[in-house]
Amino acid sequence: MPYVLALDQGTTSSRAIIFDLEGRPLGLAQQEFAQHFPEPGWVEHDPMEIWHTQLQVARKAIARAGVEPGEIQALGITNQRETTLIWERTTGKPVHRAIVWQDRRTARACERLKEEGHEALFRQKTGLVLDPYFSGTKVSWLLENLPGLKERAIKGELCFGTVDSWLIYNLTGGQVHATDASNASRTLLMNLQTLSWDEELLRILGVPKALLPEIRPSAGLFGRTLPELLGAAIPITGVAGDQQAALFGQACFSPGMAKNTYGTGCFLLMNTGKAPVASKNGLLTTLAWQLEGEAPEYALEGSVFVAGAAVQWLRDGLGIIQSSSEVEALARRVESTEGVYFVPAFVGLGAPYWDAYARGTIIGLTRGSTAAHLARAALEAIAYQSREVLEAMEADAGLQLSELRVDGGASANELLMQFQADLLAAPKVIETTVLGAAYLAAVGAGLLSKAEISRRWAAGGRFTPQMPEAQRERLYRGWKRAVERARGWAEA
Ligand SMILES: Nc1ncnc2c1ncn2[C@@H]1O[C@H](COP(=O)(O)OP(=O)(O)O)[C@@H](O)[C@H]1O
Ligand SMILES: O=P(O)(O)OC[C@H](O)CO
Repeated sequence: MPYVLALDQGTTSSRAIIFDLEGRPLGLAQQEFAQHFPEPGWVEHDPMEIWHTQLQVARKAIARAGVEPGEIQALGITNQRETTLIWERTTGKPVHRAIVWQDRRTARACERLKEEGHEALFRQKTGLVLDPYFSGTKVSWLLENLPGLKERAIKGELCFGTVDSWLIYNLTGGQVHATDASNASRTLLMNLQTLSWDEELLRILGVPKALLPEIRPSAGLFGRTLPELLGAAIPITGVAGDQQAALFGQACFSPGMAKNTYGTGCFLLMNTGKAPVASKNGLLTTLAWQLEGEAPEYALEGSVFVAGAAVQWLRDGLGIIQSSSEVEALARRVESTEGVYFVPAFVGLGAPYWDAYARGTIIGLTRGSTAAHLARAALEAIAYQSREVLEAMEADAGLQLSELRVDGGASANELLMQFQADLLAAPKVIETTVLGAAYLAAVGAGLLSKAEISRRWAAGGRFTPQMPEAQRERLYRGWKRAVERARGWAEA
């Protein structure tokens, strides 16, 4: 019986799951790791902790599934995207902590690039906007701020990678320095049409080509794991950014199909088919996946930086809950937020605003406000932000979504899912699990086809709207006013 091992390296935890070819999970392990906030607006991870937690959970998942490592015929990797690492090519030693996608340290650098008139060029070539979110300016920051790094990069002594590359490098014992096109499409360095590194953009950002990984299709052989790591030389056959992998796992294979993933952030992606569609409403154009021997497929994306992370902040920053799942019971203690809005712009606002200087705002507090109102406002904020990006997407695509497939850690929250269905009015919200990395790896190993994956897709739950329209629109107008108060705050 062939099995697939999926590694899901997320912003807050490393996960590993063994699946059978029916998409059934047989063994799972997950481990949270440390978030470092060295300065306001900066977010870092320890690369070695990423690697060690990922390796440990992989071993645990194999043991829990009770399968022989030799029976695992494909390994898929999916990962938090944009997070930027540089390490020594020969020793594998990281030169710095990973700069996480949420990190804002390059806000000024992005502004300078805009002032120099580069914005339209980056938008046209990469489908992205000039925001600190993406890897490109993070790479430049490392090269400019660590002594001697640029010279070493030019000489080819160093490797840049997003988390997928870092894991591939370590899993193959330093043999392979590669990334997939979906991850590369998030760097500001890849041309979305040619799927290759763009010399002009590299020159503007001062990034030497010798630093960059090879770009490969998302499904296909990347290399084999060192046998001593997982007990067998397992072929790595699927690699994609976590949001693209979720789109794949949700079997959104036709243009117009969309999913929203509620994790640390919220990421709404819609398949737009074989040609990239430019957004007029503040969304990103991104590569969905490239399967070996097939034309690449593209997506429109609305990226919301803080979703479940707001719940984490209630837990770790305020201490009003002990675990993320407790937020639902706390929020249910009140019927509404009674006018309290919480705009969790801790790291600025992503789509559709792209405001690196917005900051978290809680507004509408009265003497009657309690932790329960705040908990409810945090959950509602996740749904409001998702509505904003959905509206932008429908405007760009010129269609109305008939349903939205959802997944991610916070989609387990029924209060949130019901409020989301209420707020979106028409679309029904359906829940299922992410299998994308496993499915990509299975496709890459020739074990499954897209048609077989579509047949396996099943809804885990369904939420239909219940809120009266007048109430829905009144609440949403309040949210828009709250966002205006949060915008531009840190600029001064
Ligand atoms: N029941 C819940 N209600 C709301 N948020 C939750 C719940 N369970 C988990 N979360 C949030 O979801 C996020 C974890 O989801 P996950 O998909 O694992 O994210 P990531 O891949 O970004 O690490 C955390 O930010 C956590 O606070
Ligand atoms: O870690 P997640 O699941 O919140 O995903 C992070 C995204 O990939 C960032 O772009």
